[in-house]
Amino acid sequence: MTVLRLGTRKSLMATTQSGFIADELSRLTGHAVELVGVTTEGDVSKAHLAQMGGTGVFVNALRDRILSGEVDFAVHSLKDLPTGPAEGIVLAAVHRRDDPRDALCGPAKLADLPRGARVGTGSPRRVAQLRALRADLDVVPIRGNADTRLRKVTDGELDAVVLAYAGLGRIGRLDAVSEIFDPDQMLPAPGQGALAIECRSDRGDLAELLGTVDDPSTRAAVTAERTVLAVLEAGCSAPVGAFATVEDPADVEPKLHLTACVAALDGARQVRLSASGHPERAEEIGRDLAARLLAQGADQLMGERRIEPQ
Ligand SMILES: NCc1[nH]cc(CCC(=O)O)c1CC(=O)O
Repeated sequence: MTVLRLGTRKSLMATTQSGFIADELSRLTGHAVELVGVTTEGDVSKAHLAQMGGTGVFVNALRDRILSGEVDFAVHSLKDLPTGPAEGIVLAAVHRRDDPRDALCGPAKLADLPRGARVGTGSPRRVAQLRALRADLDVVPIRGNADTRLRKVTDGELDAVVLAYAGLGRIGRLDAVSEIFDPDQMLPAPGQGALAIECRSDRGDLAELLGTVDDPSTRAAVTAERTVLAVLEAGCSAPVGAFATVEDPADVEPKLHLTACVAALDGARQVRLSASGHPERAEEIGRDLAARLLAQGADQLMGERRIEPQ
C-alpha cells in the first residue's frame, strides 16, 4: 500500500483540515497518508504576503510542491482558491461542506453592541453587509489569522470581529462566537466552509482515489457560487457573496438554489438575486445569475472598493 504525501501549511487551521481529510482518506481507501509541512513565503514574511496579494501565495506554494512531485496532493479552503484553472493541477475532490455561515465573535449579538461599536474584518463582502445591518458601526480593516483577530477583541482593541464559523470550529474557538449570521443577513463567500483537494492532472489514478471523498452536491453548489465570482471577474477581495444549496429528495429531481449579492462598501446599496435549476447545470445557473447582477448595476457597486471607516 502506497503512502500518500499530503502537503500542508503548518498553521493550526491548515493542519487540522489536512489531518481531517487524511483520516477520511485512510478510513475509506486503506492508504496511509503522511502530512508534509510546507513553509511558504507568506508564512515567513507578513510584508511579503501583503505585497504578493493575500492567500493566493499559500495556494501557489502548495501547487508548486505538487507539480515538482515533492508531495502528492494538498487540501485548501475552497474559498481561497482563485477561480481560474491552474496549469497541470486538477480539483480531484470537494469534501462535503461544513457550516458555511459567518459568525460574530464578541461579548454580544450584533443588535446589542453599543452605538458606533468597532467591528473588525478585512473582507469587503463582510464590511458591506455589516454596514447594511448596522449603519452606525465603525468597521475596522484587520489582517492576520483567526487567533490574532480574536485577540484584538480580548485585548479591547475591537468590540467584535467577524469570522467564518467553519474556520473557528477547526481551530477549536467556537467559544468566541456570540452570533451566527443567517445567509439572509450575510451571504457567505463563494466556497466558504468547503475543502478542496488538488493533485497533478496527469495522475488519473490518484485523482480517482482522492475522489472517494468528493461530495457531488457540494461540488455543484460551489461551482455555481464560484462561477458568479468568475463572471464578475472578482476575487476574494470583492464585495460578492454567493451561497447555493442542493435539495436532493429521493422522489423528484434534485434542485440547486443559488443566491448571490454584490454590495456597495457603504452598505447602502445592494443587488441580491436568486436562481434555481438542476445541479448538473450549476455553471450555467451561476453564469446567468452573474449576468442578471451585472444588468442591475453590480459592476458599478464593485467599483467602489476602498474600505473607508465611517
Ligand atoms: N480568508 C481566510 C480563510 N480561508 C478560509 C477560512 C475559514 C474556513 C472556510 O471558509 O473554509 C478563512 C478564515 C475566515 O474567513 O474567517
